[in-house]
Amino acid sequence: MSSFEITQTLVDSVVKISQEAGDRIMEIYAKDFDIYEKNDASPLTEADLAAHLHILESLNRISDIPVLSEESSDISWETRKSWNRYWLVDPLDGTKEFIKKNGEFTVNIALIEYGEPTLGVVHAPVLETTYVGWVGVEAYKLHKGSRETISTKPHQSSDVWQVVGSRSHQSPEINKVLSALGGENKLIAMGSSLKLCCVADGTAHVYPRVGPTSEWDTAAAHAVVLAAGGKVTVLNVDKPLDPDASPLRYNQKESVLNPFFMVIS
Ligand SMILES: Nc1ncnc2c1ncn2[C@@H]1O[C@H](COP(=O)(O)O)[C@@H](OP(=O)(O)O)[C@H]1O
Ligand SMILES: [Mg+2]
Repeated sequence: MSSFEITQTLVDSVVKISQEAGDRIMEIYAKDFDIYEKNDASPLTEADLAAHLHILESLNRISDIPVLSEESSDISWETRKSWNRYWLVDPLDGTKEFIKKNGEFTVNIALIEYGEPTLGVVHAPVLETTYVGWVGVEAYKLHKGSRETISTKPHQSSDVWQVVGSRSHQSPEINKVLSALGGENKLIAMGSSLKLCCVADGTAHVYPRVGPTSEWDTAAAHAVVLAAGGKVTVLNVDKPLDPDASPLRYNQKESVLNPFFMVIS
C-alpha cells in the first residue's frame, strides 16, 4: 500500500498550474486569429499544446504520478491498465467555444484513484473562475480573488428543471430524457466541462449527455460535482433518474470514450 494523500498544498499547486495554463491560452486567445490562417499552426493547436506542455511539466515536477492528457493520449492500454492513480488532463476543453470566442472553454486537471476522481480543478480563463473539487472534503469556486463554497441544489417537486446541455453538440435523444424527467424544464446551452460545474454550484439541476465525450472531458468537473454533493452516472435515456444507475468510472477499458451519462444535483 502506498501512503499517498491529497493535501491542501497539492490542491493549491494544481489550482496554480491550471491558472498558469489558462494564462498561456489567453496569450493566444487575445491575438487576432486571422493572422494564423496564413500559417500552418492553428491558434487552437498552439493554445492546446502550450497548455498541455505547461501542465505536463508542472505535474511531473510536483509528483511522480503518471499523466494522461488529451494531447498525449497515445499511451498503450497495456501500460495504462496498471495505473491505480494518475492525472487525467484536458488542457483545453471546449475547442469550438475557443474558436467562437465566447469564453466557454476550460483547463481540466483531475486525479483519478482506483477508477474514481478524487480531486479536480476546472479553470475558465476568460471567466476568471476556477472550480475545485476535493472529494469528501470540499468544493469551492475561486473568482477574482474571492473564494466561495459551492454545493448542488437538489430539484424540488415544484421546481422547473434547470437542464444544462451542449452548445455545440446536440442530440435529438435529449427530448426523450426531458420527457422522462417530467414537469417543466428550461434548457441552458453551455460549452465544455462548465456544464458539470453548473450542476455543482446549483445553477442547474441536471446535465444529461446523450453524445460522445472522452474521459478527460469529464474527470475534473466530475470531482467538483462529487465534492459538491452531486452524482455522475451512466445514463439510461428512458430512465434518467434511476437511483441504481452505476457511477461513471475511469480507466476501466481500453477505449477512453465515456458512455452517455447523467450529472445530477
Ligand atoms: N464525436 C465525438 N467524439 C468524441 N468526443 C466528442 C465528439 N463530439 C464532441 N466530443 C467531445 O465533447 C467535448 C465538447 O463538449 P461540449 O459539446 O459539451 O462543449 C469535446 O471536447 P474538446 O472541445 O476538448 O474537443 C469533445 O471531446
Ligand atoms: Mg475536451
